[in-house]
Amino acid sequence: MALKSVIVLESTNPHFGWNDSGSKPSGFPLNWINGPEKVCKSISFGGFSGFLACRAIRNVEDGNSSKRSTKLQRVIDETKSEVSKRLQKDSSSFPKPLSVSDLSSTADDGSKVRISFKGCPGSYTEDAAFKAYPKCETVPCNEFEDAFKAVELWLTDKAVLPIENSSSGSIHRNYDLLLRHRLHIVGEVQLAVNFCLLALPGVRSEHLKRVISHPQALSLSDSLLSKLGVSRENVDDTAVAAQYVASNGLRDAGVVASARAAEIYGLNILADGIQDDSDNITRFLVLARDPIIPRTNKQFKTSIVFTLDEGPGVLFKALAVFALRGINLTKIESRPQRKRPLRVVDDSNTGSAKYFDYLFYIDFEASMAEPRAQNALGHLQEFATFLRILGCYPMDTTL
Ligand SMILES: O=C(O)C(=O)C[C@]1(C(=O)O)C=C[C@@H](O)C=C1
Repeated sequence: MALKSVIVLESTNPHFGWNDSGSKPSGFPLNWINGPEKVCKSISFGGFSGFLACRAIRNVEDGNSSKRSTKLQRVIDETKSEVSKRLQKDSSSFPKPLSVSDLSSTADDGSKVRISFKGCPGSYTEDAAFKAYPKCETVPCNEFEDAFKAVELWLTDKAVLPIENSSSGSIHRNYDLLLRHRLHIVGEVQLAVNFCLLALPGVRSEHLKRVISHPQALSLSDSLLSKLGVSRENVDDTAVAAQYVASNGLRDAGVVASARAAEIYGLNILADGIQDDSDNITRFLVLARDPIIPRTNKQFKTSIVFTLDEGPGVLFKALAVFALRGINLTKIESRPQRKRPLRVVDDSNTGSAKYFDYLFYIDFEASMAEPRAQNALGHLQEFATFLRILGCYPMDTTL
């Protein structure tokens, strides 16, 4: 009779029907739980069932098993005692165990960190990287996707990317990339974005026929650009525009970019703070290959993505899991499921109805080290058709 291994998955949440005997895991996601025969790590961030803990791997025998179990148990006990004796003897030659502080190889100022970002030196995204890690080494990339890949291929340690702006809203492409890649959100940066009008030395604003920049920077500086009566030309990022005007000696073209870009590319600042909304804030995410350990000693945020079945009130029910536990939501975003855009629902009276199928992204103000957050996700997991934790990270409370 063959031995079968069964992985028993149980929720860390006692309220939702799973067996909760024995030691309940405390600090998701770093639970290491002793099962009868093995120690197994909890399924962590990035896994579909983020908050499920692998409680035990049991041996299941077909048919009459009690004699065999006793014998098996004796062999296990003898082996354990043998291993334990050997461990005690050899322990002096072991390397020092790793501690949490050993795992963070980066200094506080980020002097050892390499950060990939989309754009050129002098862009606002690079500003965000410097805000998070003042002495980091930045690695410019052509596309957002390249910044993700650089981390995945160990060319850089982290990536920084813009995710939303207070005036123009979400950067949808980056929500889609978060799902397509397996990086973890380990931080956020809120940056007050101050747009400047730049030009070559000696050029005055009345000489300008066109202004070049990132489309968002052009549209958020609409009042001044309309007053100047210039045409607008889009490029991929604000610093690329500054580099282009400087390197081609364009005297009829201005640029909307940062004061740092002016300094790097030798341009003059013709006007400062030209954004229509004086409070123009962009929120950036910091991504890494590994998640960070959620804590409760400072304010943490958690980002998730999930899908739901069709039906009245399903989103209401999903949001209620947070409301019921007093957890504040800071962001909700929905994106179409690109690979499965339409859901066909059979309706006998009217034929087959077709609905768009959505992914829901939510940020909430709680750490995964808090039971209320674990319980909320345990509850959501009961009816979500897909759930992934994108990251749990300290909130940026400075501006
Ligand atoms: O163009 C830049 O400088 C960027 O860093 C990109 C970006 C963006 O993509 O949203 C970042 C922040 C600013 O609000 C405008 C543009």
